Amino acid sequence: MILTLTVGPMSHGGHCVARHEGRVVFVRHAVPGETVRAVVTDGGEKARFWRADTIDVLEPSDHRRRHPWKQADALRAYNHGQVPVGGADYGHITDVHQRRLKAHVFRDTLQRIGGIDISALDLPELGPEGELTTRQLPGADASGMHWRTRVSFGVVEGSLGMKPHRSHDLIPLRAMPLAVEAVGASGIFTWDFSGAASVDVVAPGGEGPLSLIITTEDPSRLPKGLQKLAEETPEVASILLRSPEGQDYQVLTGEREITEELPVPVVGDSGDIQESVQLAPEGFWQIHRRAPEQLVSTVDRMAKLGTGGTAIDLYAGAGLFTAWAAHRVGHSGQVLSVEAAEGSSAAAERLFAARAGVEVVCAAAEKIARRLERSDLVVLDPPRTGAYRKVLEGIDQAGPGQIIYVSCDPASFARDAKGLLQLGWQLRGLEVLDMYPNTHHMESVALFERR
Ligand SMILES: C[S@@+](CC[C@H](N)C(=O)[O-])C[C@H]1O[C@@H](n2cnc3c(N)ncnc32)[C@H](O)[C@@H]1O
Repeated sequence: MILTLTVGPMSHGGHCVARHEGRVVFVRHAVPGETVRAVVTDGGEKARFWRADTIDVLEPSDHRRRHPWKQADALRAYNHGQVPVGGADYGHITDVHQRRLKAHVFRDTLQRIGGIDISALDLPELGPEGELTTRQLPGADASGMHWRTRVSFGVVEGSLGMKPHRSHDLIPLRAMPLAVEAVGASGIFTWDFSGAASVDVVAPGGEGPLSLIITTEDPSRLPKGLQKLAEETPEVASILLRSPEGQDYQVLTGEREITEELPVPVVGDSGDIQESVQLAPEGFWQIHRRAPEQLVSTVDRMAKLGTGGTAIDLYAGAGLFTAWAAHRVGHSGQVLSVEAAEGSSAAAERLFAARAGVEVVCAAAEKIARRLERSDLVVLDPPRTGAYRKVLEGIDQAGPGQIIYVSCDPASFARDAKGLLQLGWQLRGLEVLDMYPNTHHMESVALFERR
């Protein structure tokens, strides 16, 4: 069914809200205020709301532009009888307006879920009229391309592919322009990955050479020439073969680990300096090429942590914020680094082995939250699901002077911010960062202090 709709505001998740005969319709690939023709992709008489995708624009917004990635461009795709791949659902919007919409979505989500009215707060990061803005990362251009250092692909008839939104059907890709240049330059879009279920591509430091993690039920079904091809391709450093359950079969070529630069070096107790961390390519590392340094400098601006101080880094990964905290507290201070994934925690363990004042614990935050010791600062950077009440209560009991909450999801952040306010905290600082250009995603860094 095709509807003609005048769409309202952008909502969290990348769709504009419209109404058809009283029913809410979430419309993708539109810009607020536009009148579009949209195909219903998810509907039904009894459904509370429908989903639709824009196939044609009758009255365009001034903020619409030609999508810079052809295969993700809904208008071009539907015009050719195809569907767009997911992953760049804001690409049809000018970059300045993308950031404006993200600020609106963040503000509205915080109000709706968290009951927090940002404009009523005195936050140093707000504009002159109390408005929230989304900060562009340095080095970004208006096209918003070439920032992803990590990309996951499906495999369709041997080619790398991606799925359309809410679909299981893979579309073979000719390129993935959100990925850093090293991914396209490697030539992997012309490689034969028959026998693989998926391929994860990692470009350490945003430069490469690449690490490929190939997931397969049966390594013997992969093309025989893959190892030779990789060894003859200087842009590819390593290939790791894994089972769908995440077990290693073998390193087909290259090293098992990659190296990522740390924004702040780790100085061991005897003065040795480590400027990078060694981690497994499938372990967590921030996906925007400038994210590590930008997140650390944002946290650094907000925190009051000083020499001899104490800090806790929850959801610590391989130790990005732990390294920063260790630098701030110096050798007379203490930092606790908590991470649930064994591989990432082992990477942090190695990184801080020569720092007696840094303790690395491999545990779920909720399991140890009640046992956290008193500290000056808690940094938490949970996955998209957020931190939940138990962890917030544990942090509260540890009695820090400041909490810095790094989040990639406004909805779970809003829920947790509400929880912290109920525990007696107040929001004292807030930055929204455009860490995922051309997508509806955003990152936020928030500072809480005791009321
Ligand atoms: C968004 S990442 C942040 C990692 C790190 N702060 C960084 O910037 O590199 C979230 C991390 O939380 C870890 N994690 C997920 N659930 C967890 C839990 N319940 N307890 C502790 N860590 C968890 C993940 O393995 C991942 O490393």
